[in-house]
This record gives sequence, C-alpha cells and structure tokens, in this order.
Amino acid sequence: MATLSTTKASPSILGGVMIIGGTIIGAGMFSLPVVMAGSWFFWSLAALVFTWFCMLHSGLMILEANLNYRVGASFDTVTKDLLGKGWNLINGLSIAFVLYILTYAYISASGSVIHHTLSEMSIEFPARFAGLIFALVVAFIVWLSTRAVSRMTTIVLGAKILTFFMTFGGLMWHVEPATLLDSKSVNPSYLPYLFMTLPFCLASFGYHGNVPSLMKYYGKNPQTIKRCLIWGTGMALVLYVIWLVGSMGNIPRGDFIAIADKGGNIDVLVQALSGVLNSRALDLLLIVFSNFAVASSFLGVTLGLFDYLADLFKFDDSPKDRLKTALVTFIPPMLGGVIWPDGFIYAIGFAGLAATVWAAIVPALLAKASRRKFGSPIYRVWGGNKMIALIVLFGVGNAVIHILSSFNLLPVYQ
Ligand SMILES: N[C@@H](Cc1ccccc1)C(=O)O
Repeated sequence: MATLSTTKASPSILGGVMIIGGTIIGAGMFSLPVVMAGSWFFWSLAALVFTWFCMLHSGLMILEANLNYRVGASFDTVTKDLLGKGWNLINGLSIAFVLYILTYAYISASGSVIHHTLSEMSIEFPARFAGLIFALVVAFIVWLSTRAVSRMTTIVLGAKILTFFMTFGGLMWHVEPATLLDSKSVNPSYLPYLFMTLPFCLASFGYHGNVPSLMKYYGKNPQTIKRCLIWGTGMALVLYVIWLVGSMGNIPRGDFIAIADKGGNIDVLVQALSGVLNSRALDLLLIVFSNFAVASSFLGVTLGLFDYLADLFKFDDSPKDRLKTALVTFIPPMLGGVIWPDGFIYAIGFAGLAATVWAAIVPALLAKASRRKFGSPIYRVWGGNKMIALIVLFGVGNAVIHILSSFNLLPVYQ
C-alpha cells in the first residue's frame, strides 16, 4: 500500500475525451454527406475509417515528440527545435490559415442555420447578416475571457450531444434500406468519386492543436493521453457513421446533386432532411442540433485563433489589447462572410488542404526527428518507419487530391 501515497491522482480521462471529441465534431460533419454523395455509403465509410486511423496516429506522433519537452511546450517550440525555422514557419502559416478559414466557414454556416431557423418561424432574415450578428456575439464572448468561452462551450457541447442523440435516435427509425443502399440506381459507379472526399474527412477529423494542451492537463502521462485520443477520435468516428446512415438513409443519392448545386450549406441539407421526415418534432430537433453543433466548434476554434494571434502580435490580456486581438481575429472572416455567404463547402475543403500540413505531414516528420534526436524513450508510436511513411503519404496524397480537384481534374458527381 505504500506505493499509493507516491502516485499522484491524475484527472479522469473523461475531460480529455470531451476536449478532443468536442473539437473534432463540428461543422465539418455537415459537409460530409454532400461531398460523399458520389462515392455513397460503403466507399465513404472506408474513407472515414482510413482517415480516422491516420489522424489518430498523427496525433499520437505529436504526443511522442511533445513528451521529449517540458510540460507546457507548444507545437511551435517542438517544431522549431526538431525541424528548424523553415518548417516552423510553414507549420505556423498553415495553422493560422486553417483557423481563419474555419472561422469563415462557421460564419457562413451559422448564417445559413439561423436563416433557416428563422424562416421556419416565418421570419425572413438574410443569411449574410445572421452570420454577422452571430459572429459578433461569439467575438464578444471570446473578448470577455477564456473562462467565458469554456463555460459557454461546456453548455453548448452538452446541448449538442443531447440533441445529437435525440435527433439521430429519431432519424434512425426513418432510414430506408433501399435509399441507403442506393438500390434503385442502374449500373452506378462510386469508386471514381472516392478520392475527392478525403480532404473533407481530414478536416472533419482535425483536433491536433489540442494535443499539447492535453499534456498540460495530464502531465507526462502517455498512456492516459493515448486513451483520450483513442476514445475522442473513436467517438467522432461512431458519430460520423451514424450521421452518414441517418442522412444517406433518408435523402436519395440523386437529390444530393441539387443540394450541392445550392452551395451545399447546412440549411439546404437540413431542409432536404426535414422534407423527407414529415415529423415536426424531429425537424425542430435537427434545427436545434445544427445550431449547437456550429456554435461549439465556432467557440473552440476562434479561441484557438485568438490566442494564436495575441501571441503573434504580442497583444496582452488587458481589455484594450484583447479588443485589438478580437478585431484581427474576426474582421477578416466577417468580411468574407458578408461578401461570400455561401462558401461553406469550399472553406472546409481548403481547411483540409492546409490542415494536412500540421495534422499529418509535420507530425510524422516530428516523430521521425524526435526518434533520431532523443530516441523517444517515454513513448513511441507503433509501426516504426512504415507508419511514418504511411502518414506522410496520407498527408501528401490529400494535398495532391485537393489541388487536382480545385483544377477540376477529378470526377465530380453531378
Ligand atoms: N474538426 C473540426 C475542424 C477542425 C480542423 C482542424 C483543427 C481543428 C478543428 C470540424 O469538423 O469542424
């Protein structure tokens, strides 16, 4: 029993699982059914599982490298030390780009969600301004304090999980096997459309900025943090699969062409779902859920961007400086939202393109370099060089796919 007094109690893994799960499950999931309509259910399922596997392991690689540094050392410190200034610059730029473009995506998404919610109540309100007002509210909360954000996030995340299960519990009852299996199509082809889904899967599984925060929270405790990553990403995977079944089991494959044509934003998707559901209660739940889903990632991601920019511009924590930081955080994406309110799907695709740098390629290089420099004595991801090569290939492959599809060189389901 003597050993008991020497072991320090570490916080339970639930908190870490929620941090990871809460960051991962966000607006990205609303892009999935729309971009996966071409490859439909089974191939999309394969893309999801493959992306989950790679993104889990790249997160573990960040952990492996991070463990060789003091608790509190950030992504920035580790990258600069292991890979040098050049890589660190590329890494930092890609992080800033992802956070900015996601903030824009959330403004566009929240505008669309609020527009849809109000029009259900027979109030006409332009999506552009709804997004702008929502962003101002979020900006105000972020400007107040980190504590305000964390309190709001807890409430919103709780509501998101609750309404998720209520909505999808209901949606599951409506699933039509013939719709889900696309059995009415004659000679369908799915495989050619598989590749373009990958950058969207990647964006939807992004959480990697949070790995150093977990080390701050749990200390150098690789087994606990590893369990948080496995459960957090696993929870997201299960939710995404349920979401695919719920949406593809209700909206026929052909109907997605019109949804994508209208910009593929959340209101169009939710409207299509409620059109087939014929249930007022479910319809309402779906609307409430989509509001919360967007709000929780919006808070989390903009807090990340806010802290990042404050550090970059050396703004301090006084109300005046926090206002400056809030301005640089929110003005550019807000302008984007007012000028192009419907760029949601594009934005998620570009988030995938940039996130591949810091969520796949750089983590693999970090693990490689930390093995060379320190031998990674505390913890090492399994699979040796083969795993590192797989993650680099996954990352580079995603970038190539996104660039090809931006130039219309990949088949599009239309
Ligand atoms: N996974 C988040 C987006 C994200 C990407 C990368 C890092 C953090 C968050 C979403 O689906 O909305």
